[in-house]
Amino acid sequence: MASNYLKELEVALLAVQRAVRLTKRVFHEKAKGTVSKDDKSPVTIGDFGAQALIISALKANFPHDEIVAEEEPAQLREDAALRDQIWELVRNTKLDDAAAEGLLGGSIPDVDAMLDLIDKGNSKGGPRGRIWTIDPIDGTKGFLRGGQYAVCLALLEDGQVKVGVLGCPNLPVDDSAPLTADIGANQSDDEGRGVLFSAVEGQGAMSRPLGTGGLSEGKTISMKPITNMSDASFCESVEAGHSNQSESAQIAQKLGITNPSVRMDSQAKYGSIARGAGDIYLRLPTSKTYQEKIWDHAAGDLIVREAGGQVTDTKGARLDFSVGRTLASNSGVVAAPAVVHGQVLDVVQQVLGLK
Ligand SMILES: Nc1ncnc2c1ncn2[C@@H]1O[C@H](COP(=O)(O)OS(=O)(=O)O)[C@@H](OP(=O)(O)O)[C@H]1O
Ligand SMILES: [Mg+2]
Ligand SMILES: [Mg+2]
Ligand SMILES: [Mg+2]
Repeated sequence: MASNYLKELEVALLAVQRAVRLTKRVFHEKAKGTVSKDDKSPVTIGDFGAQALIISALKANFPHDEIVAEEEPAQLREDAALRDQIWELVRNTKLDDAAAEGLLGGSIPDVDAMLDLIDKGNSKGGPRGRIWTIDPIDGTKGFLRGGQYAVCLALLEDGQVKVGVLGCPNLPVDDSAPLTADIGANQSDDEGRGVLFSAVEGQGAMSRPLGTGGLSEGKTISMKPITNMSDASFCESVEAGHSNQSESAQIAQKLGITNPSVRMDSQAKYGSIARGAGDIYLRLPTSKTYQEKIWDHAAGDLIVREAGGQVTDTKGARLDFSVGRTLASNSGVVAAPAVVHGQVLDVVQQVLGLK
């Protein structure tokens, strides 16, 4: 019998809520314990700590499920100082609500157990069974810049996204607040900021205030109907190396869009268009070799589709989460309200020379 994923959703929301408590502590620190990975991208004590806490909650509730998570503990096994900083954060981060905290399982016993948990995110992924995918901090560069970032968790079953949760600490709580990349002049003031987006396949998409212990009531969200393409705006990556910005400018022009693109880091882009604060998310490949990672897209893909959107790659194919840790069979992302997706894709393909 088909499950309605109630328990999965609750655990995922609480696990993300708790992980965000940890990342916010690091966000407000000057020194974020940043190290460079083999691919030269940054990772911080916040990424590692959030991954440990989320995997701990998943293993306590769903011990047989597999996990594909972004970070690996190798660097920490060689760096005692970094490892101890993370452990300090992990053992001191709890939800305010004891019942909610209890649902996430007991405390992690020691620093070695924490490293082992981080390592449990090493599944190869694939087309069968239940696989959770975690991006403990998506938009790490934005996190370091003081911008948008997201804590991302999704459940795949036989390659299909069933549950998706995005914790976006720096987006406004208000679904109708105008879309800006800026998080406000006073970055130490969290007033009015922090939202949890979620979706379950076939059950719609929701948003609720992020909070710090237990879940408040969610509200159904939906994409903004575009009646006139010239009023629409694009939501894009900040990093020019992550999405081709000159091609997107040509696409905007062909569609008659004159509003400047809103550039923000992370899957906050998917959440923002899902609640109608933005309209269209484009991610145009900058290299033939880079493969998008499943943890960068799974939760956002479901949240946008459940809010009335369509998400494909630039070839028009649905994102395929069943081929491993990457979206090896896809190229880029085009996410838009379902009624105009075809029109947007058509122009994307003209500009990219795909038709
Ligand atoms: N070359 C290239 N092309 C496309 N995407 C890349 C590339 N390199 C990295 N990444 C991934 O981009 C993730 C962040 O994406 P964003 O859309 O948030 O980009 S931005 O940096 O904030 O502008 C980022 O996720 P995190 O590492 O979780 O921050 C990376 O997985
Ligand atoms: Mg990411
Ligand atoms: Mg990340
Ligand atoms: Mg990263």
